[in-house]
Amino acid sequence: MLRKGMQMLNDPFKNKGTAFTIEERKKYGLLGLLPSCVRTIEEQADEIYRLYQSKNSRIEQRHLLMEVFNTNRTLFFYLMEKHIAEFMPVVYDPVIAEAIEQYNERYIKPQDAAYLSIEHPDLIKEELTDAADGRDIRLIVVTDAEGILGIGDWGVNGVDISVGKLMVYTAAAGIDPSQVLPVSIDAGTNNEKLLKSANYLGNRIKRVEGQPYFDFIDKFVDAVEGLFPKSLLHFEDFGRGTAARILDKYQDKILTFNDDIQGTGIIALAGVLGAMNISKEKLTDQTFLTFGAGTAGMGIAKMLYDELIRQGLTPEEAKKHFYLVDKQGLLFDDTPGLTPKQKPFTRQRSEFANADELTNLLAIVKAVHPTVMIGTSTQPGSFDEAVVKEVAAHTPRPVIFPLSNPTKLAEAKAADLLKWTDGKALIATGIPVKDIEYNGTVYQIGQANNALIYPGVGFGALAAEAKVLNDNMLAAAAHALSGLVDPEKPGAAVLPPVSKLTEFSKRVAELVAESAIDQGLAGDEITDAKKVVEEKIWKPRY
Ligand SMILES: NC(=O)c1ccc[n+]([C@@H]2O[C@H](COP(=O)([O-])OP(=O)(O)OC[C@H]3O[C@@H](n4cnc5c(N)ncnc54)[C@H](O)[C@@H]3O)[C@@H](O)[C@H]2O)c1
Ligand SMILES: O=C(O)C[C@H](O)C(=O)O
Ligand SMILES: [Mn+2]
Repeated sequence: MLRKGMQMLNDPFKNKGTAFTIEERKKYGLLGLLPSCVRTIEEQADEIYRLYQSKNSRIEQRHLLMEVFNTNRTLFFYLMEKHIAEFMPVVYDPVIAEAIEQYNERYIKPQDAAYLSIEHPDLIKEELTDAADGRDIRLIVVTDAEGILGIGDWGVNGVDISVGKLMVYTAAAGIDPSQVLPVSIDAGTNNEKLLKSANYLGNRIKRVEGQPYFDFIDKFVDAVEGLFPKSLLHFEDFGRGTAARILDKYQDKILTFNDDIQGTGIIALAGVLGAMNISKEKLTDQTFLTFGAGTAGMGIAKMLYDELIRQGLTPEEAKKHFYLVDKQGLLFDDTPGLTPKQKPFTRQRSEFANADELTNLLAIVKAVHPTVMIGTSTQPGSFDEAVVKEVAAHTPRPVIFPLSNPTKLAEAKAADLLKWTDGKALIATGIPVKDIEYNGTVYQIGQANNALIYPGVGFGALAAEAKVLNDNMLAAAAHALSGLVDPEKPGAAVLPPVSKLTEFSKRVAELVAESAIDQGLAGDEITDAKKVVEEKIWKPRY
């Protein structure tokens, strides 16, 4: 057994480090375990921030912040509160991608996550119970890491994405960090580099697929429902062949959410609505081209489609607004290898005289004239000058969102898009981009990353004790961000800035909670959305 004082210092949910007062040091057996000076949280935060600034790479900065996170959650989130826009790219995307790639080499602590192995379905309950360690878990982010951002299969290294997504939940929306549990499902990996690496910490087996895999997922979901019945189960970075199938199975039965499908869909719709505010065009007049029709691409198409229906189009009319492009080129109803989610949105070859030539993006753009082009393809640079100029030739304010993450995979750089369209493009990117000056105007670039929306969505659903998260609640979230940017300002962004993340996450949470209440899906006692959201916000204070 750890000594009482050591137990306190080793518990990141309770530890205050040098901020323990003399009284507390006496009470918790900490006398002699700390230097004599008692610090305030402000002083501790200032010291860490100075140290942070002295680090000369972002991965080292991340490492420092993770050390704080691992030892003292309150201090970590206090720092996040003060420096949210600066720290987000370091603790989250894009630097998190580097951390995942270097996970084995840099491994020090397991970060209070639950590690489940496909080799031991019989141990799921025990593993979750041990990892929760008696805490009242309300939110789980689980990954099997088959599709980490756009960087592929990273096996157990992917646990960082579960940890990172949960950090953003607390920093943005105020979920109590002691009520969250990151989960890694180690179902093997097809990443040859990991399989061959002496340092790899996960199961050194090929990814388990098919029925045994889905049986494991079912067992996992059952265990979560049994152990943590009031929790929201958030799925992150599963593969194209599993993410939608799992969501479809569970979304009407339990409180669950797929961030890559639904979170990305909401933020992309919010961004397109923001673009419409600026261009003064109608959503129902747009032609959408989705480049990369996988998990995220189809989540986005579905959210845009649902909005067109809400705006009065029939399903047949709405579908005519979409063109999906994937590896095969423009997707037709007879294209081989279509996924179940792609099938309803395919086109017919008879619509085009040159259908068989529509296998590259430039040819497709020439044939289709999209007004909104969204990239979730993991193909860097695919929105090149010729493609972008062709889009801009047929619409006054082309809406172009290169959303693939991390930075190295983006379909285009925002500065190039502005240059190639003479400042006309309405842009959102997956990763944060600094303001860009072009021809005397300063352009702010919106970040269409699901991190801007999922914290509010999840928190709202939890605050309302919602039974499920349904399309109406997602739509409420997509509309929550409108009106936060002045569309008349030259160079205005299509989405509000990350510096306001905490503010607008609260608004998203309130509207999602309200939707649950209005639909009769909230907990019995819950009637006032604003009140329950306010009451449940956790603040990083000692
Ligand atoms: N900004 C955000 O919030 C956000 C959210 C989710 C995903 N993403 C990004 O989107 C990308 C895709 O993620 P996903 O989860 O949908 O992965 P996915 O594997 O499910 O989908 C990627 C799709 O791109 C297709 N593709 C590959 N090469 C192509 C090519 N040359 N031309 C056209 N299509 C091609 C694949 O066949 C697949 O259908 C990733 O980079 C990810 O980081 C961004
Ligand atoms: O993690 C991100 O930055 C967004 C998204 O969930 C992704 O998979 O790229
Ligand atoms: Mn993701």
